[in-house]
Amino acid sequence: MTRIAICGALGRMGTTIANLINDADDLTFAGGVDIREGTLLGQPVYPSTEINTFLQEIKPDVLIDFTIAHAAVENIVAGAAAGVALVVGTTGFSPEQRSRIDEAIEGSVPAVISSNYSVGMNIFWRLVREAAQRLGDYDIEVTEAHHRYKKDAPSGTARTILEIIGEETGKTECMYGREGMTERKDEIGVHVIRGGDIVGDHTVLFAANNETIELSHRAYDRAVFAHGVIRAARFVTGKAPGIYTMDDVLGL
Ligand SMILES: NC(=O)C1=CN([C@@H]2O[C@H](COP(=O)(O)OP(=O)(O)OC[C@H]3O[C@@H](n4cnc5c(N)ncnc54)[C@H](O)[C@@H]3O)[C@@H](O)[C@H]2O)C=CC1
Ligand SMILES: O=C(O)C1=N[C@H](C(=O)O)C[C@H](O)C1
Repeated sequence: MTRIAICGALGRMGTTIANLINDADDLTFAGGVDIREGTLLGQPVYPSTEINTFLQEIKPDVLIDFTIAHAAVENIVAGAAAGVALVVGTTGFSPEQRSRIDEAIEGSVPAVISSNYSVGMNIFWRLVREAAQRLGDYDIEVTEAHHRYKKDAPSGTARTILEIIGEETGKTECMYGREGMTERKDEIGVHVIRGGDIVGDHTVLFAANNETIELSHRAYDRAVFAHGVIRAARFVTGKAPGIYTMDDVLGL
C-alpha cells in the first residue's frame, strides 16, 4: 500500500483527490495538512504550521500539494527534507519560488510537477506546439476562463501554453487584455475570465487574413485533474530523485 498525504486536503482539489485515493485498492489516504485542522475520510488533517510534525508522525510515501504558491514552496521544502516523493499541482509560482522548489528537489527526492494533470490537456499542449511550429507568423491570442475563486492569473496552464508558443515561435512578449487605442504588433494577447463555477477552459487562437484556427480544451469536472494526479502518485513512488513531468507519467 502506498501511503499518500495531501497538502490543501480540505480544498476543492484536495478533497477530490482524497476520494479517489480512498477508492483505489493500492493506495491509502494517510492524512492531510490545511490551514484548518480537522479530519477527512477518518484521517487527521494537521494545521499548516505543523507540516514537519505531520511528516514525522504520518510518514507518507507521497506528498501531494494543491494549496497556494507561497504555501506550496514551504510544503515542498519540508517534504523534500523529509525524503518524501512529491506530486505538485499548485500554480502561480514566481521565478524565485520555482527556483527554490527546484533546488529543494534536485538530488533529494522524485517529484512530478505539472500545471495541469488532465490527460486531455497534456495532448492539447502537443497540438498547440504543432500549430505554433507551423503558424508562427499568425496572430496568436490565448484565452482562459476559471471559477470565481481562482486566485492566480493567468492560469498555470495558460502560462505553460505561452512557454510552448515562445519555444516554437520566439514570441515572448504578451499583452494582458487591451483597452483604449491599441495597435496590434507581434505580441501574444492573453485574456483572463473569472466567473461562477467554470472548472477550466483554455483556447488558443491563430488568426491570419481570411482564416482562423481555434484550439480549445474544456474541463467539465475536477476529476480529470485528480485522475492524472493519481497516475502521477503511482509513477513517482520509488523513482530516482529529480523533477518529472506528465509526459514522463503518460509516456508521451
Ligand atoms: N495542476 C492541476 O492540474 C491543477 C492545479 N490547480 C491548482 O491547485 C491549487 C489549489 O486549487 P483549489 O483546490 O481549487 O484551491 P482551494 O482554495 O479550494 O484549496 C486550497 C486549499 O489549500 C489550503 N491552504 C492554504 N494555505 C495553506 C497552507 N499554508 N498549508 C496547507 N494548506 C493550505 C486552503 O485552506 C484550501 O483548503 C491552485 O494553485 C490551482 O491553480 C487546480 C486544479 C488543477
Ligand atoms: O485553479 C484551478 O481551478 C485550476 N488551475 C490550474 C491552472 O492554473 O492552470 C489547472 C486548471 O485549469 C484548474
